[in-house]
This record gives sequence, structure tokens and C-alpha cells, in this order.
Amino acid sequence: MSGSNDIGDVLRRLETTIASRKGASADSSYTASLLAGGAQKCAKKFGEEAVEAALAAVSGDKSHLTAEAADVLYHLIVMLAQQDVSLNDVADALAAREGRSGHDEKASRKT
Ligand SMILES: N=c1c2ncn([C@@H]3O[C@H](COP(=O)(O)OP(=O)(O)OP(=O)(O)O)[C@@H](O)[C@H]3O)c2ncn1[C@@H]1O[C@H](COP(=O)(O)O)[C@@H](O)[C@H]1O
Repeated sequence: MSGSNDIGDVLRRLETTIASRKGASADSSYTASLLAGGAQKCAKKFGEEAVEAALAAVSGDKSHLTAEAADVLYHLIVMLAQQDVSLNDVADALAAREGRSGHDEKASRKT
């Protein structure tokens, strides 16, 4: 571990590490092995981890859910990196939604 546990700092460090694995040897780096598999491999692993997190949530085991959520975030950032989408891009999308209820957004799509 190097640096703070602040969620923003951790995610930014992880994104930097993941980006550094582009073009690295798949034998030495798990991230590189995912990236080498392209969009399908990255999306498949992300989907699997998301389902595992959902099952952990239903089980009520908080420490299991926490571990699975970490897997989800790691695999999400790998999938985004493979598509050249940054966490800043995602932050911009979330910030643009701030203050608008999901109910209101959904209703606006029906009109
Ligand atoms: N945060 C993670 C991280 N979280 C989960 N994982 C890996 O994600 C995989 C989860 O997949 P599974 O549970 O399905 O395990 P598996 O069956 O072995 O996986 P598959 O063979 O099916 O792909 C495991 O191999 C975990 O080790 C991670 N691998 C790497 N990181 C970070 O990425 C950095 C770079 O890692 P490398 O690219 O391997 O150098 C590391 O220092 C970490 O900070």
C-alpha cells in the first residue's frame, strides 16, 4: 500500500496502475492479460464480478460484499481503460446528474 485510503486517491492510483499495464506482458500482469483479451474479456469479467457482488449483498455477508465490491471497482476501471474512458469522464457524467432525482429523470424520458 502506498498513499492514503481516501477513495478518490485509491481509485486514481488504481487507474494509473491499470493504464501502466497497457502493452505489458500478460504473464507478469493480470491486468495486462485482461486488456489483451479486449472488450469482450474485460466486459465478461466485469459482469461476473458484478453478479458476485450482487449475490454477496443478498447473502448479508458485509465483509464478503466489501471484497466483491473491490473486485467490481477494479474490473470496472479495467473495462473503462480498455475503452479509453477515464474516471474523470465518469465523474463528469455523475456530476451532471447531481440534484436531479432519478424519478424525475425517468419521467422526462417518457414524455
Ligand atoms: N485491485 C486489483 C485486483 N482486484 C482483483 N484482482 C484480480 O482479479 C481476479 C478476480 O478474478 P476471479 O475471482 O474470478 O479469480 P480467477 O478465477 O483467478 O480469475 P480468472 O482466471 O477467471 O480471470 C483475481 O485474479 C484477482 O487477483 C485484482 N488484480 C489487480 N489489482 C490491482 O492491479 C494492480 C496491478 O496488478 P497486475 O496487473 O497483476 O500487476 C495490483 O497491484 C492491484 O493494485
